[in-house]
Amino acid sequence: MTGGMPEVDRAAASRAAVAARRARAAVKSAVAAGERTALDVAETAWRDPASAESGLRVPELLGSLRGLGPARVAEVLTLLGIAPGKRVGGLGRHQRARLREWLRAREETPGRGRLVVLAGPTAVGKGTVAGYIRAHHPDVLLSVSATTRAPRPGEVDGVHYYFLDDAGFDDLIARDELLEWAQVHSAARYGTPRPPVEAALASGRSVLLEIDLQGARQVRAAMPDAVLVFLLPPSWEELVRRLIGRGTETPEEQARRLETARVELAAQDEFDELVVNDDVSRAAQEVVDLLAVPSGGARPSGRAGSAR
Ligand SMILES: Nc1ncnc2c1ncn2[C@@H]1O[C@H](COP(=O)(O)OP(=O)(O)OP(=O)(O)O)[C@@H](O)[C@H]1O
Ligand SMILES: Nc1nc2c(ncn2[C@@H]2O[C@H](COP(=O)(O)O)[C@@H](O)[C@H]2O)c(=O)[nH]1
Repeated sequence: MTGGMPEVDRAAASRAAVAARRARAAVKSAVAAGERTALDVAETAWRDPASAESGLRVPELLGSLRGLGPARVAEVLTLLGIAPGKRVGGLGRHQRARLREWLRAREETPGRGRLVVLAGPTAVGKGTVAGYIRAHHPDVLLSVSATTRAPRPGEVDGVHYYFLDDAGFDDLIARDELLEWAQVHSAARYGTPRPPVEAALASGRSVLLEIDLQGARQVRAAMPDAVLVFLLPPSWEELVRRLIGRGTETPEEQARRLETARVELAAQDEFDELVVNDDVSRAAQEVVDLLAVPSGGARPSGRAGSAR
């Protein structure tokens, strides 16, 4: 006997702890697989304090939801006034009410499309992945941005971008018609026209924005339900190869873009999902999975295939 507890009791306690851990993992998997809603798990926890649901920590429950990466989970906890170590069953009355309301609001947005932001360093393949989605998933609206940069050979006004002069872009800002906008790579201005995005979401159509880090941050602030995806290159060397291989920028512009790329890569933890673009169709499929409107707010899979 050690520490005052008989050996046989210690063994039983250890077996019980393992069983409880497994039961909690099963609950998380069921939420992640869309077999149970997080709200159902929370209600079970509050009905039965001895249940596995009750022993689940709140960040574990939230982290099982689609599109909620660690950064987003931390934000939601702050919003709800819940400490990260809290178990679902250990929440006070007001915390339960706030979590219930938040989960309900997330689950009850009937018919609303999902907004996904695709960001990542220059030449990682955002445009290529977005183009693949446009070609294979016409149900998704790929937002067409406005920009003050000049068209590249082959780029079509209204398809790849709305190409505007400075006065035209200023006018969009003055009329509050941009959901977000930024000056990118210290060069041109780019922005997302708001009306098509709002109309599509209201009609139940999911929307993909392919924008830079500054724009992604603005969308997060304006539309907290948006899922932020960061596209990663297989390596830095491959990123440089892709940028040079594309051959659309001067060496000076390439250097400027690579400077921005370092800043953007350092911000990847702000994103809900990381996707590695080593294969265009696979990376596109991961993004498409995130665009699917969930039934009951649960994510169909975990981070399988993503970089986390
Ligand atoms: N998975 C991939 N494997 C190999 N090459 C790729 C892959 N994805 C994209 N590329 C190539 O990388 C280059 C850059 O891609 P793309 O223009 O789509 O990048 P981007 O992220 O949109 O860049 P920017 O932010 O500078 O506009 C292109 O030449 C494209 O064909
Ligand atoms: N903030 C925004 N960034 C945007 C938007 N549309 C595109 N972009 C980003 O700009 C750079 C450069 O694009 P390129 O076509 O000149 O290579 C790239 O990171 C895009 O994602 C937008 O509407 N808002």
